[in-house]
Amino acid sequence: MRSVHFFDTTLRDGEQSPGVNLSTEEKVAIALQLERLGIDVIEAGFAASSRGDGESIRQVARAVRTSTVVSLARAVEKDIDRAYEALKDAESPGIHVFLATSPIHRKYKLNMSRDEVLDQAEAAVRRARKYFPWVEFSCEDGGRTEKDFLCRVAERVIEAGADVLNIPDTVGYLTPVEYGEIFRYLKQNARGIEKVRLSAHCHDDLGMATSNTLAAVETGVEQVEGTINGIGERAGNAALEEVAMALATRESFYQAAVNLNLKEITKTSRMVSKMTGMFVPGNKAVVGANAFAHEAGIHQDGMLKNSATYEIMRPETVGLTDTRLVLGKHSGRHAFRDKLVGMGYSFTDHQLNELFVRFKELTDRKKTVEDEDLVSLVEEKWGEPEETFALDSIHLSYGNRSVPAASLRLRDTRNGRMLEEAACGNGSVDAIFRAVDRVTGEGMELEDYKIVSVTHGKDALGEVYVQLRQGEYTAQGRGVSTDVLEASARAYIKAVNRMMIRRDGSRESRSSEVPVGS
Ligand SMILES: CC(=O)SCCNC(=O)CCNC(=O)[C@H](O)C(C)(C)COP(=O)(O)OP(=O)(O)OC[C@H]1O[C@@H](n2cnc3c(N)ncnc32)[C@H](O)[C@@H]1OP(=O)(O)O
Ligand SMILES: CC(C)C(=O)C(=O)O
Ligand SMILES: [Mg+2]
Repeated sequence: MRSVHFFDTTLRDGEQSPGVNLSTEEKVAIALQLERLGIDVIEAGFAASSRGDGESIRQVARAVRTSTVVSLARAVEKDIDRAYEALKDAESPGIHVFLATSPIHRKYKLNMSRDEVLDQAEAAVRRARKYFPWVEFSCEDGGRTEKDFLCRVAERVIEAGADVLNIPDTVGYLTPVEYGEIFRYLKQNARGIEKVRLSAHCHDDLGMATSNTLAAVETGVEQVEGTINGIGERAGNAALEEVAMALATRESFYQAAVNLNLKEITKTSRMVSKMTGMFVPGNKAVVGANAFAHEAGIHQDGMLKNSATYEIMRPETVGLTDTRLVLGKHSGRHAFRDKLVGMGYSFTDHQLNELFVRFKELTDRKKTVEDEDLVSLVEEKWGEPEETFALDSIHLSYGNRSVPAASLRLRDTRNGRMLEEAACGNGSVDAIFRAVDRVTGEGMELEDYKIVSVTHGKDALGEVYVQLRQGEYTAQGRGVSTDVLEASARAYIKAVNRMMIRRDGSRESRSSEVPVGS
């Protein structure tokens, strides 16, 4: 089976996204990750664009070992020379020379005749050939170029020594059928076309970049260009992770092998998102947070019975650990039971039905249901476990030049005695937690701590969630107050009370119908 080569331009076309400006260190880090992903050609920048970009290309080329590193260059001597300066010490250097060929660009942008374009393209490739072992030529706005003229350009640059001929749909205008047709036409009508590797470069202005790229592969094109997460000029480029997963998932249809380390996809996407500040929408194919999440009850039921019912790719393939069954408004009993059992609860069918009714009521008020909501749901249904310790009062001392201290008074409900203790900490919350540990005599390990604002405004209610561990036991607690420090104390004390019940069992007769907690 033939292989498809991957040309990544995240560091050049991707960086053309408005607002994105990558430092040399960031470019090197992304390039090394692209190399781990198995990208064949990394376009590291446009050397003539600035001294800084030239330096970034030089550093990327020094760091990268296996991928070919290229610079973009206009079809002018100065740009080609600058690219050579940046890449002359590279392990595997290349150059990507471009010149627009469409009538609109020739007339309004370049002010050049067809013959002038042909001559300049040929001269540029000849010069590039002298310096570089790998030369790609792109017919900018090739998608809107007369097909017969594209053939003439192709013949001239092939004659001059180009290794790769790229036909970009620069403005994302074409449909998949039209784009595929260009490559078929070239293959039938351009002399010497079999000597070059053909390449597809698509933009997403009409949301067709991935489809157009795949249409090109169907015609036999051997190289695809694009960016991670589809970032790039205007609406962006073809998203390489989408192209790769489409080819891999539908290999028998495309009859083309993808030699990428697909497991690196998620990591690469997250790194690019973080470094460019371009967030990936939740519903983005392959790398969106919801790409492998299932919310609807009927889907979740199918997934639990056999994941092939609703999953065409396994999350592990792209480096994710698991599929997510998200509990929400549309979930059903199968997923609900599966989740609670996973959290260590067990119950009868009757209990499950009762809980499920309360769960559905909750989902009418809350978009997604977190683990702590489920803990509350189960424990509220069968009554909050009796408190061993109840908060009576809290006093805090804080100054930006002093160590924060907390003093607490708790009531021990077993004998009604008031217990008082104080502690210092690394911050007020830490001081509070230490003081609680002293009063209760319990040693707890804080596993998770979250503050969420429940309402808005200066007097917003703050909700604190803590998860504690004591040996093999875990317990969660929630506290709500207009003061997050008081909410923290309440959450922690609640978790301590629950932990004691989980560990020691109930003080009084806990009913046998109470589900067994984790
Ligand atoms: C489709 C694409 O993505 S193409 C890549 C686009 N990327 C970029 O433009 C980012 C980097 N660009 C830059 O830093 C700057 O544009 C530079 C340094 C390259 C050039 O800056 P300037 O010299 O000030 O020119 P400016 O960008 O304003 O205009 C472009 C000039 O190049 C010419 N030009 C455009 N494309 C090409 C080409 N492929 N080959 C030769 N000349 C070209 C234009 O006709 C124009 O020439 P003119 O000054 O004679 O009218
Ligand atoms: C430089 C070229 C290949 C380009 O990015 C485009 O035409 O979209
Ligand atoms: Mg482009």
